[in-house]
Amino acid sequence: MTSRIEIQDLDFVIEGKQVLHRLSLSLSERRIGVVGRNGSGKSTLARLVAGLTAPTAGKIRINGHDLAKDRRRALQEVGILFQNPEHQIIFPTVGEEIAFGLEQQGYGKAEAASATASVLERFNLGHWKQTYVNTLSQGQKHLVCLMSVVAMAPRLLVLDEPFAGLDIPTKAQLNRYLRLYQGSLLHITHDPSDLAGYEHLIWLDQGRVQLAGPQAEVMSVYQEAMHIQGKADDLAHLSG
Ligand SMILES: Nc1ncnc2c1ncn2[C@@H]1O[C@H](COP(=O)(O)OP(=O)(O)OP(=O)(O)O)[C@@H](O)[C@H]1O
Repeated sequence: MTSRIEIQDLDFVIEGKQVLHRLSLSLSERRIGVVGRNGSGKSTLARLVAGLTAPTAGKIRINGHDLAKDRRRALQEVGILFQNPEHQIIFPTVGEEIAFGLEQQGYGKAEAASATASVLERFNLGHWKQTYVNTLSQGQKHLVCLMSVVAMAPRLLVLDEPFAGLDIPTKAQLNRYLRLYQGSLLHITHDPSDLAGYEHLIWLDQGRVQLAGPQAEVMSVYQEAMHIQGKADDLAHLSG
């Protein structure tokens, strides 16, 4: 069940700043990584793919749909996991948080409750149903967000640095789960090891695609370039 992401001549401008320039991509791989320096436009791309924002110009279609115009459809097609769980969680308890997304998708209360129970069981966290989210650690809140999106079973899961601040076992646990995820993943990360085994990689630089293609090939060119830029930054810093 792979997803098709079609982007044509997409521009995105916010507060007078052009963040993405004439982006064109046609993607149907199941595992896609996105890398690039801070501010290169990765999170902006994630929000556009999820239909949370509309392009200034150009076109974006996910499985043929314009998700910015069809929120109901967007909930079926794409789930997004943000870097900061505080931006995602709105309900006091874990159970309510997970059930909410399902109700948004059209589940009745009873159906949503049973699907919530089953996702909690899948993660061996049945006892979290009544737990107050504000009593959980940052990593545990991440897990709540992940459970909420996977419960909705979107065809495409967009991950915007989902492992920031997670301890090694929690990250390993999330990674194991994501490896088994049946749908497509679009995964933004600064850590190349998160993308081991991925098929495709997009390298964004200053709002443009610098390079895109098979993951291993693009990654080695990207890492080499980052290594060189890292050295240059040090020298600039020293000479300043
Ligand atoms: N709401 C906004 N208002 C003004 N500028 C914005 C807004 N959203 C994004 N930008 C600008 O767009 C550029 C790209 O931001 P974006 O968050 O997409 O980058 P990123 O590649 O995800 O960065 P990072 O790796 O640091 O998370 C940045 O220069 C940012 O300041």
